[in-house]
Amino acid sequence: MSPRNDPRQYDRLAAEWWRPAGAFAMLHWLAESRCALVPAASRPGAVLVDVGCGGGLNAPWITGYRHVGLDIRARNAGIAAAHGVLAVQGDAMRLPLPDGVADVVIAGEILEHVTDWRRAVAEACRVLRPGGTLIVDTIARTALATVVAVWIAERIPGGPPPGIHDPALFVPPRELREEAARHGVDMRLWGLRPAALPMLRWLWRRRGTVPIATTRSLSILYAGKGVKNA
Ligand SMILES: C[S@@+](CC[C@H](N)C(=O)[O-])C[C@H]1O[C@@H](n2cnc3c(N)ncnc32)[C@H](O)[C@@H]1O
Repeated sequence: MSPRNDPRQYDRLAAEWWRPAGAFAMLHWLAESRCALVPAASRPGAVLVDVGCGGGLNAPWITGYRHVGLDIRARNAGIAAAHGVLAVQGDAMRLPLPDGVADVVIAGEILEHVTDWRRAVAEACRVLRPGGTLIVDTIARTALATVVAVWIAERIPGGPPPGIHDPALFVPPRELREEAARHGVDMRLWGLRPAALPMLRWLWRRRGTVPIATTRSLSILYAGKGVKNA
């Protein structure tokens, strides 16, 4: 395991998950924008698998699905469970789920934290049913992303905890698209960025929420969505 990106760090950050202006503030903003990509559930009992669910920040935005969460840290799974997610401890690279069980798989800000993102993508695609939807957001493997997500963001007081990211684990967008396609999911990718003025206001006042805007650049933060071939 890399000395950066040690998932045990999350245990001492447990109280941060649900603090809107805490270390995971941006994850709150991203949760709202990613969950807007979730299609309406097409059947009663439809299953949404939330890989690397953390403290369950997607939960308020998910309706109509059985929201199943997995996280490598039992403590995170426990926090997610307390917020209504059917959460268990589990590894994104070896999902303890049968093939084709999920109508939707979300992998939000997790691929850049696993030691083998290709395996995590393969697993996400394996548990997705044909016609099911994969939704991903992650950090690009570029020098610019290292500057922004590590050198700058991790130094902002109240920002992501120092050492939480390892740039060597960041995910090249084109390779992500190719890997998903190999497993039957054709993805469309787009860039994400916090809206500039609300972000400046937030840095000043530490209150409210910052909308996540889209951009054509895939050089820092990006998202993707695709449907698994029947
Ligand atoms: C940046 S947080 C994102 C949490 C959540 N997806 C969100 O957006 O709020 C990354 C999460 O991935 C989890 N994680 C790291 N490695 C993992 C692995 N191999 N399998 C499952 N979860 C993992 C961490 O414990 C942490 O909760």
